[in-house]
Formats: sequence, structure tokens, C-alpha cells
Amino acid sequence: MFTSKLLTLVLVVQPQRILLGMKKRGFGVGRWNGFGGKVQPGETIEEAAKRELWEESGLTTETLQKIGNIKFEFVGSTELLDVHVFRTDVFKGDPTESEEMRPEWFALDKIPYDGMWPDDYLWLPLLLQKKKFQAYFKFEGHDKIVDYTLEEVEDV
Ligand SMILES: Nc1ncnc2c1[nH]c(=O)n2[C@H]1C[C@H](O)[C@@H](COP(=O)(O)OP(=O)(O)OP(=O)(O)O)O1
Repeated sequence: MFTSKLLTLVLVVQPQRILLGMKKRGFGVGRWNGFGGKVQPGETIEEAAKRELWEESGLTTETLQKIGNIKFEFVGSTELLDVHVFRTDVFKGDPTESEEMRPEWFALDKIPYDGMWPDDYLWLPLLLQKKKFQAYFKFEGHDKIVDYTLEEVEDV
């Protein structure tokens, strides 16, 4: 039987660029990603997304757009990751390095997909077009996708 762990992921987008963070420790270390993490007991998913964005990038936002949901399965594990993906185009503050992430802006035509999780190049273009999506990825280890589904949806 599978258990499920709730996580958030926030992508900060401006007209010509996107803010990514280099993960400095823990799960996904060495990869560029959006900002996010585990939902803590007593938090809503959106509260957790705002908290993680602040903790990892130094940015605050009041306007998160819920844009995707991704379920991750890992061969040999019974724990599914249930990642709620948000986009924000409106924020306050300056990106600031944290213990966990080193933020950097990337031009939209220079997104470092080779240094990101291997699923990202499949769904990030949808997020950039403000298209909502639902996805499932099955990983063998952390580098190989062995099965996946990805579909645009009206609502997430
Ligand atoms: N495959 C893939 N693509 C894109 N993004 C992700 C994945 N897998 C993932 O887990 N993620 C995202 C989801 C989360 O935003 C982070 C992982 O969060 P994590 O660092 O484990 O959670 P924290 O609560 O910040 O961790 P600690 O503070 O306990 O270290 O990656």
C-alpha cells in the first residue's frame, strides 16, 4: 500500500526570465529547481508554499497561481510524493541565498534543463504558458524516468 507525502513547488516568473535555486543540501542536491518543500502539520498547502518560498529565496508573495500537480513514484519505495506546483509573477524582496538554495535568474531561452530534475523539461513549458497540468512520473533512482503521464487540465 502506498503512502503519500505533500510537498510544494513555486516558480517565480518575470516576462523574460525565471528564478531558480541551486539546491545546496538534501533531496535534489546539485539540481536547479523552484522553491518548495514539505507541508508541515497545521499548514495549508498554500501557506506552506509561501513559507518555503520565503525561507529558501527571501521572497514573499500574496499571489500564487495553482498550476500543476505532480505525483512521483520511486521504484522500490511505497511513498508517493504529491507535489503541488504554483507560479507567481508578483513578489516582494530580492532573491537571497539561504542555507538550502542559491537563487539565480535565467533567461527563458536559457533554462538549465540539463541541471534540473529530468521531468522538468516536460512540464515547465506548460507552466510558462500558464497552462494547468496534472502529471505522474515513475523514477528508477533519481535520474531515470521509467513511466509517466502528463496532461493539460482545466483546473488543478
Ligand atoms: N522530480 C522533481 N522535479 C521537480 N521538483 C521536484 C521533483 N521532486 C521533488 O521532490 N521536487 C521538489 C518538491 C519540493 O519543492 C522539493 C523537495 O523538497 P525538500 O527539500 O525535500 O523539502 P524541505 O521541506 O525543504 O526539506 P528539508 O528542510 O527537510 O531539508 O523538490
